[in-house]
Amino acid sequence: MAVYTHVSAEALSRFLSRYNVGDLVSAKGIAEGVENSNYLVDTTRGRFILTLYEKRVAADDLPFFMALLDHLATKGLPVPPAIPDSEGQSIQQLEGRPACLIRFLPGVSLSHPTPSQALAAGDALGQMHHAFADFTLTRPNTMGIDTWRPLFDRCGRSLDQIAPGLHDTLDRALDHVVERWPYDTLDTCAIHADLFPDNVLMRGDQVSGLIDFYFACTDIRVLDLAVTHSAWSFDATGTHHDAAIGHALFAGYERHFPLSTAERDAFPTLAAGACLRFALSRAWDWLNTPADALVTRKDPLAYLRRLAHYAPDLLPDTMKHHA
Ligand SMILES: Nc1ncnc2c1ncn2[C@@H]1O[C@H](COP(=O)(O)OP(=O)(O)OP(=O)(O)O)[C@@H](O)[C@H]1O
Ligand SMILES: N[C@@H](CCO)C(=O)O
Repeated sequence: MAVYTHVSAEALSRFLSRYNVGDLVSAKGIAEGVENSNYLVDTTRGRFILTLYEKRVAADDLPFFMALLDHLATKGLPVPPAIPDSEGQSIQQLEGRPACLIRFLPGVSLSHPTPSQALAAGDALGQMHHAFADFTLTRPNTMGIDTWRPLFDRCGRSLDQIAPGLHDTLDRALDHVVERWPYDTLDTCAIHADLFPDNVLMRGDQVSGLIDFYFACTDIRVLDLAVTHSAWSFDATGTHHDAAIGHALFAGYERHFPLSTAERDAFPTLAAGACLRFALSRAWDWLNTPADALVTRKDPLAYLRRLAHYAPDLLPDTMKHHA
Protein backbone atom coordinates (compact mmCIF):
# COMPACT_ATOMS: atom_id res chain seq x y z
CA MET A 1 0.00 0.00 0.00
CA ALA A 2 1.45 3.36 -0.90
CA VAL A 3 0.88 5.50 2.14
CA TYR A 4 4.06 7.23 3.24
CA THR A 5 2.33 10.13 5.00
CA HIS A 6 -0.52 9.49 7.39
CA VAL A 7 -3.32 12.02 7.43
CA SER A 8 -5.46 12.30 10.55
CA ALA A 9 -9.23 12.64 10.21
CA GLU A 10 -9.02 16.06 11.89
CA ALA A 11 -6.36 17.35 9.45
CA LEU A 12 -8.32 15.96 6.50
CA SER A 13 -11.57 17.61 7.66
CA ARG A 14 -9.76 20.94 8.03
CA PHE A 15 -8.21 20.46 4.56
CA LEU A 16 -11.59 19.70 2.97
CA SER A 17 -13.19 22.74 4.60
CA ARG A 18 -11.13 24.92 2.22
CA TYR A 19 -13.09 23.39 -0.67
CA ASN A 20 -16.69 23.39 -1.65
CA VAL A 21 -16.93 19.58 -1.60
CA GLY A 22 -19.09 18.80 1.44
CA ASP A 23 -18.03 17.09 4.67
CA LEU A 24 -15.75 14.12 5.18
CA VAL A 25 -17.53 10.75 5.30
CA SER A 26 -14.59 8.33 4.96
CA ALA A 27 -11.00 8.11 3.77
CA LYS A 28 -8.99 5.00 2.91
CA GLY A 29 -5.35 4.59 1.91
CA ILE A 30 -5.12 3.19 -1.65
CA ALA A 31 -3.30 -0.09 -2.06
CA GLU A 32 -1.79 0.51 -5.51
CA GLY A 33 1.18 2.67 -6.42
CA VAL A 34 4.67 3.17 -5.04
CA GLU A 35 5.41 6.84 -5.60
CA ASN A 36 2.91 9.02 -3.77
CA SER A 37 0.48 8.68 -0.87
CA ASN A 38 -3.06 8.32 -2.20
CA TYR A 39 -6.36 8.26 -0.33
CA LEU A 40 -9.85 7.56 -1.59
CA VAL A 41 -11.98 10.24 0.05
CA ASP A 42 -15.78 10.20 0.24
CA THR A 43 -17.62 13.33 1.27
CA THR A 44 -21.29 14.20 1.53
CA ARG A 45 -20.94 15.54 -2.06
CA GLY A 46 -19.00 12.80 -3.82
CA ARG A 47 -15.78 10.85 -4.22
CA PHE A 48 -12.27 12.26 -4.62
CA ILE A 49 -8.62 11.22 -4.68
CA LEU A 50 -6.29 12.93 -2.24
CA THR A 51 -2.64 12.77 -3.33
CA LEU A 52 0.29 13.79 -1.13
CA TYR A 53 3.44 14.11 -3.23
CA GLU A 54 6.42 12.16 -1.98
CA LYS A 55 10.03 11.36 -2.87
CA ARG A 56 10.30 11.77 -6.68
CA VAL A 57 7.80 14.58 -7.19
CA ALA A 58 9.24 18.07 -6.63
CA ALA A 59 6.76 20.71 -5.42
CA ASP A 60 8.16 23.14 -8.01
CA ASP A 61 7.05 20.79 -10.79
CA LEU A 62 3.40 20.65 -9.69
CA PRO A 63 2.36 23.76 -11.68
CA PHE A 64 3.73 22.05 -14.85
CA PHE A 65 1.74 18.87 -14.14
CA MET A 66 -1.44 20.82 -13.36
CA ALA A 67 -1.11 22.92 -16.56
CA LEU A 68 -0.58 19.73 -18.55
CA LEU A 69 -3.69 18.09 -17.05
CA ASP A 70 -5.78 21.21 -17.73
CA HIS A 71 -4.50 21.23 -21.32
CA LEU A 72 -5.45 17.59 -21.89
CA ALA A 73 -8.84 18.01 -20.18
CA THR A 74 -9.60 21.00 -22.42
CA LYS A 75 -8.84 18.79 -25.44
CA GLY A 76 -11.35 16.20 -24.20
CA LEU A 77 -8.95 13.56 -22.87
CA PRO A 78 -10.20 11.70 -19.77
CA VAL A 79 -7.67 13.06 -17.27
CA PRO A 80 -8.41 14.15 -13.70
CA PRO A 81 -7.70 17.83 -13.09
CA ALA A 82 -6.94 18.96 -9.55
CA ILE A 83 -9.86 20.70 -7.89
CA PRO A 84 -9.35 24.35 -6.88
CA ASP A 85 -10.27 25.39 -3.34
CA SER A 86 -12.65 28.29 -2.69
CA GLU A 87 -9.77 30.72 -3.27
CA GLY A 88 -8.81 29.12 -6.57
CA GLN A 89 -5.72 27.26 -5.24
CA SER A 90 -5.33 23.65 -6.36
CA ILE A 91 -1.88 22.97 -4.87
CA GLN A 92 -1.93 22.82 -1.06
CA GLN A 93 0.13 21.64 1.90
CA LEU A 94 -1.11 18.80 4.13
CA GLU A 95 0.85 17.04 6.89
CA GLY A 96 3.96 18.83 5.63
CA ARG A 97 3.64 17.53 2.04
CA PRO A 98 2.42 19.22 -1.14
CA ALA A 99 -1.09 17.86 -1.75
CA CYS A 100 -3.95 18.06 -4.25
CA LEU A 101 -7.57 16.98 -4.20
CA ILE A 102 -8.26 15.30 -7.53
CA ARG A 103 -11.41 14.37 -9.39
CA PHE A 104 -12.19 10.65 -9.07
CA LEU A 105 -12.50 8.93 -12.45
CA PRO A 106 -14.56 5.78 -13.01
CA GLY A 107 -13.07 2.56 -14.35
CA VAL A 108 -10.66 -0.14 -13.23
CA SER A 109 -6.94 -0.51 -13.71
CA LEU A 110 -6.15 -3.79 -15.36
CA SER A 111 -3.82 -6.52 -14.25
CA HIS A 112 -4.16 -8.56 -17.45
CA PRO A 113 -5.09 -6.34 -20.40
CA THR A 114 -6.48 -7.96 -23.56
CA PRO A 115 -5.34 -7.01 -27.09
CA SER A 116 -8.54 -4.92 -27.55
CA GLN A 117 -7.73 -2.99 -24.39
CA ALA A 118 -4.11 -2.55 -25.51
CA LEU A 119 -5.39 -1.23 -28.85
CA ALA A 120 -7.47 1.36 -26.97
CA ALA A 121 -4.48 2.29 -24.76
CA GLY A 122 -2.19 2.74 -27.80
CA ASP A 123 -4.89 4.87 -29.42
CA ALA A 124 -5.21 7.00 -26.25
CA LEU A 125 -1.43 7.48 -26.15
CA GLY A 126 -1.51 8.71 -29.76
CA GLN A 127 -4.41 11.08 -28.95
CA MET A 128 -2.45 12.41 -26.00
CA HIS A 129 0.61 13.12 -28.15
CA HIS A 130 -1.61 14.90 -30.69
CA ALA A 131 -3.08 17.03 -27.92
CA PHE A 132 0.45 17.99 -26.84
CA ALA A 133 1.20 19.52 -30.28
CA ASP A 134 0.30 22.99 -28.97
CA PHE A 135 1.37 22.51 -25.33
CA THR A 136 4.21 24.97 -24.96
CA LEU A 137 5.56 24.27 -21.45
CA THR A 138 8.59 22.01 -21.15
CA ARG A 139 10.13 20.00 -18.35
CA PRO A 140 13.36 17.95 -18.49
CA ASN A 141 12.99 14.21 -17.92
CA THR A 142 14.15 13.77 -14.33
CA MET A 143 14.12 9.98 -14.88
CA GLY A 144 15.67 10.23 -18.36
CA ILE A 145 18.83 8.74 -19.83
CA ASP A 146 21.17 11.28 -18.19
CA THR A 147 19.94 10.22 -14.74
CA TRP A 148 20.39 6.45 -15.06
CA ARG A 149 24.17 6.28 -14.54
CA PRO A 150 24.04 8.57 -11.44
CA LEU A 151 21.18 6.48 -10.00
CA PHE A 152 23.12 3.29 -10.74
CA ASP A 153 26.17 4.76 -8.96
CA ARG A 154 24.06 5.66 -5.93
CA CYS A 155 22.79 2.05 -5.73
CA GLY A 156 26.38 0.83 -6.11
CA ARG A 157 27.44 -2.68 -5.10
CA SER A 158 24.26 -3.05 -3.00
CA LEU A 159 22.65 -4.09 -6.29
CA ASP A 160 24.28 -7.48 -5.82
CA GLN A 161 22.17 -7.95 -2.66
CA ILE A 162 19.13 -8.04 -4.96
CA ALA A 163 20.73 -10.63 -7.27
CA PRO A 164 24.38 -11.67 -7.50
CA GLY A 165 25.91 -10.10 -10.63
CA LEU A 166 23.20 -7.44 -11.03
CA HIS A 167 25.69 -4.56 -10.64
CA ASP A 168 27.89 -5.64 -13.54
CA THR A 169 24.95 -6.58 -15.74
CA LEU A 170 23.30 -3.17 -15.35
CA ASP A 171 26.68 -1.48 -15.86
CA ARG A 172 27.10 -3.20 -19.25
CA ALA A 173 23.49 -2.56 -20.19
CA LEU A 174 23.88 1.16 -19.45
CA ASP A 175 26.94 1.38 -21.72
CA HIS A 176 25.07 -0.53 -24.44
CA VAL A 177 22.02 1.77 -24.34
CA VAL A 178 23.99 5.03 -24.04
CA GLU A 179 26.14 4.08 -27.08
CA ARG A 180 23.05 3.46 -29.22
CA TRP A 181 20.68 6.15 -27.89
CA PRO A 182 19.12 8.31 -30.65
CA TYR A 183 20.18 11.65 -29.14
CA ASP A 184 18.62 14.66 -30.95
CA THR A 185 17.41 12.67 -33.97
CA LEU A 186 13.78 11.76 -33.21
CA ASP A 187 10.71 13.96 -32.60
CA THR A 188 10.19 15.13 -29.05
CA CYS A 189 7.08 16.39 -27.24
CA ALA A 190 5.50 16.20 -23.81
CA ILE A 191 5.23 12.53 -22.83
CA HIS A 192 3.53 10.67 -19.96
CA ALA A 193 6.63 8.50 -19.33
CA ASP A 194 4.87 6.04 -16.95
CA LEU A 195 1.79 4.74 -18.80
CA PHE A 196 1.58 1.38 -17.03
CA PRO A 197 -1.69 -0.59 -17.06
CA ASP A 198 -2.39 0.72 -13.54
CA ASN A 199 -2.33 4.27 -14.90
CA VAL A 200 -5.02 3.59 -17.50
CA LEU A 201 -8.55 3.20 -16.16
CA MET A 202 -10.86 1.18 -18.38
CA ARG A 203 -14.52 0.32 -18.69
CA GLY A 204 -14.64 -2.78 -20.84
CA ASP A 205 -12.56 -1.95 -23.89
CA GLN A 206 -12.90 1.83 -23.49
CA VAL A 207 -10.33 4.05 -21.79
CA SER A 208 -12.17 5.97 -19.05
CA GLY A 209 -9.18 7.58 -17.38
CA LEU A 210 -5.50 8.41 -17.86
CA ILE A 211 -3.86 9.16 -14.52
CA ASP A 212 -0.57 9.65 -12.71
CA PHE A 213 1.18 12.26 -14.86
CA TYR A 214 3.87 12.94 -12.26
CA PHE A 215 6.74 11.81 -14.48
CA ALA A 216 5.43 13.76 -17.49
CA CYS A 217 8.24 15.62 -19.21
CA THR A 218 9.63 16.59 -22.60
CA ASP A 219 11.48 13.74 -24.30
CA ILE A 220 11.51 11.50 -27.39
CA ARG A 221 7.87 10.90 -28.37
CA VAL A 222 8.36 7.22 -29.22
CA LEU A 223 10.05 6.67 -25.84
CA ASP A 224 6.51 6.92 -24.43
CA LEU A 225 5.41 4.05 -26.69
CA ALA A 226 8.50 2.08 -25.61
CA VAL A 227 7.72 2.61 -21.89
CA THR A 228 4.11 1.57 -22.52
CA HIS A 229 5.17 -1.48 -24.56
CA SER A 230 7.58 -2.64 -21.85
CA ALA A 231 4.89 -2.24 -19.17
CA TRP A 232 1.93 -3.77 -21.01
CA SER A 233 3.21 -6.64 -23.12
CA PHE A 234 4.69 -8.84 -20.38
CA ASP A 235 3.26 -10.61 -17.38
CA ALA A 236 4.00 -8.97 -14.01
CA THR A 237 7.16 -11.03 -13.49
CA GLY A 238 8.50 -9.94 -16.90
CA THR A 239 8.97 -13.59 -17.86
CA HIS A 240 6.36 -14.02 -20.61
CA HIS A 241 6.15 -11.63 -23.54
CA ASP A 242 2.72 -11.36 -25.15
CA ALA A 243 3.34 -10.30 -28.74
CA ALA A 244 -0.38 -9.78 -29.43
CA ILE A 245 -0.54 -7.05 -26.76
CA GLY A 246 2.54 -5.34 -28.19
CA HIS A 247 1.13 -5.43 -31.74
CA ALA A 248 -2.20 -4.03 -30.55
CA LEU A 249 -0.46 -1.13 -28.75
CA PHE A 250 1.45 -0.29 -31.94
CA ALA A 251 -1.71 -0.57 -34.07
CA GLY A 252 -3.61 1.83 -31.79
CA TYR A 253 -0.72 4.28 -31.63
CA GLU A 254 -0.02 4.18 -35.37
CA ARG A 255 -3.58 5.33 -36.11
CA HIS A 256 -2.19 8.70 -35.04
CA PHE A 257 1.58 8.51 -35.55
CA PRO A 258 2.90 5.85 -37.96
CA LEU A 259 6.50 5.14 -36.90
CA SER A 260 9.26 6.34 -39.24
CA THR A 261 12.08 3.98 -40.21
CA ALA A 262 14.39 5.79 -37.77
CA GLU A 263 11.85 5.35 -34.96
CA ARG A 264 11.41 1.65 -35.73
CA ASP A 265 15.19 1.14 -35.81
CA ALA A 266 15.60 2.95 -32.48
CA PHE A 267 12.69 1.18 -30.78
CA PRO A 268 14.65 -1.74 -29.22
CA THR A 269 17.17 0.73 -27.75
CA LEU A 270 14.39 2.98 -26.41
CA ALA A 271 12.64 -0.05 -24.90
CA ALA A 272 15.90 -1.31 -23.36
CA GLY A 273 16.34 2.21 -21.92
CA ALA A 274 12.82 2.06 -20.49
CA CYS A 275 13.73 -1.27 -18.86
CA LEU A 276 16.82 0.29 -17.28
CA ARG A 277 14.83 3.25 -15.98
CA PHE A 278 12.37 0.99 -14.14
CA ALA A 279 14.95 -1.62 -13.09
CA LEU A 280 16.99 1.18 -11.50
CA SER A 281 14.15 3.07 -9.80
CA ARG A 282 12.79 -0.21 -8.46
CA ALA A 283 16.26 -1.31 -7.32
CA TRP A 284 16.77 1.99 -5.51
CA ASP A 285 13.37 1.62 -3.82
CA TRP A 286 14.10 -2.02 -3.01
CA LEU A 287 17.23 -0.98 -1.15
CA ASN A 288 15.87 2.24 0.41
CA THR A 289 12.14 1.99 1.15
CA PRO A 290 11.49 3.13 4.73
CA ALA A 291 10.61 0.17 6.96
CA ASP A 292 7.44 1.87 8.22
CA ALA A 293 6.04 2.82 4.78
CA LEU A 294 2.86 0.98 3.84
CA VAL A 295 4.04 0.11 0.35
CA THR A 296 4.52 -3.08 -1.65
CA ARG A 297 7.92 -2.72 -3.30
CA LYS A 298 8.06 -3.67 -6.99
CA ASP A 299 10.49 -6.29 -8.25
CA PRO A 300 13.49 -4.80 -10.12
CA LEU A 301 14.24 -8.18 -11.74
CA ALA A 302 10.90 -8.08 -13.58
CA TYR A 303 12.58 -5.33 -15.63
CA LEU A 304 15.82 -7.25 -16.04
CA ARG A 305 13.76 -10.02 -17.67
CA ARG A 306 12.14 -7.47 -20.02
CA LEU A 307 15.59 -6.10 -20.85
CA ALA A 308 16.60 -9.61 -21.93
CA HIS A 309 13.71 -9.52 -24.43
CA TYR A 310 14.71 -6.21 -26.05
CA ALA A 311 18.49 -6.74 -25.88
CA PRO A 312 18.95 -10.55 -25.76
CA ASP A 313 22.76 -10.50 -26.06
CA LEU A 314 23.21 -8.25 -23.04
CA LEU A 315 22.81 -10.64 -20.14
CA PRO A 316 25.78 -12.84 -19.20
CA ASP A 317 25.08 -16.53 -18.56
CA THR A 318 25.37 -15.94 -14.81
CA MET A 319 22.31 -13.65 -14.91
CA LYS A 320 20.29 -15.78 -17.33
CA HIS A 321 18.56 -17.72 -14.55
CA HIS A 322 17.05 -14.42 -13.37
CA ALA A 323 15.82 -13.68 -16.87
N1 LIG B 1 -8.26 10.31 -10.43
C1 LIG B 1 -8.37 9.04 -10.07
N2 LIG B 1 -9.56 8.41 -10.20
C2 LIG B 1 -9.69 7.11 -9.82
N3 LIG B 1 -8.72 6.38 -9.26
C3 LIG B 1 -7.51 6.95 -9.10
C4 LIG B 1 -7.27 8.30 -9.50
N4 LIG B 1 -5.99 8.61 -9.19
C5 LIG B 1 -5.45 7.50 -8.64
N5 LIG B 1 -6.37 6.49 -8.57
C6 LIG B 1 -6.16 5.15 -8.01
O1 LIG B 1 -5.05 5.20 -7.14
C7 LIG B 1 -4.04 4.27 -7.57
C8 LIG B 1 -2.67 4.85 -7.28
O2 LIG B 1 -2.53 6.10 -7.95
P1 LIG B 1 -1.21 6.48 -8.74
O3 LIG B 1 -0.97 5.50 -9.85
O4 LIG B 1 -1.31 7.92 -9.13
O5 LIG B 1 -0.12 6.27 -7.58
P2 LIG B 1 1.45 6.32 -7.65
O6 LIG B 1 1.99 6.02 -6.30
O7 LIG B 1 1.87 7.62 -8.28
O8 LIG B 1 1.67 5.06 -8.61
P3 LIG B 1 2.84 4.52 -9.57
O9 LIG B 1 3.53 3.49 -8.78
O10 LIG B 1 2.05 3.94 -10.72
O11 LIG B 1 3.69 5.69 -10.00
C9 LIG B 1 -4.32 4.05 -9.04
O12 LIG B 1 -3.84 2.79 -9.50
C10 LIG B 1 -5.84 4.12 -9.09
O13 LIG B 1 -6.40 2.87 -8.69
N1 LIG C 1 5.41 2.53 -12.72
C1 LIG C 1 6.65 2.42 -12.02
C2 LIG C 1 6.64 3.27 -10.78
C3 LIG C 1 6.95 4.69 -11.13
O1 LIG C 1 8.36 4.91 -11.01
C4 LIG C 1 6.99 0.95 -11.69
O2 LIG C 1 6.09 0.11 -11.84
O3 LIG C 1 8.12 0.67 -11.34
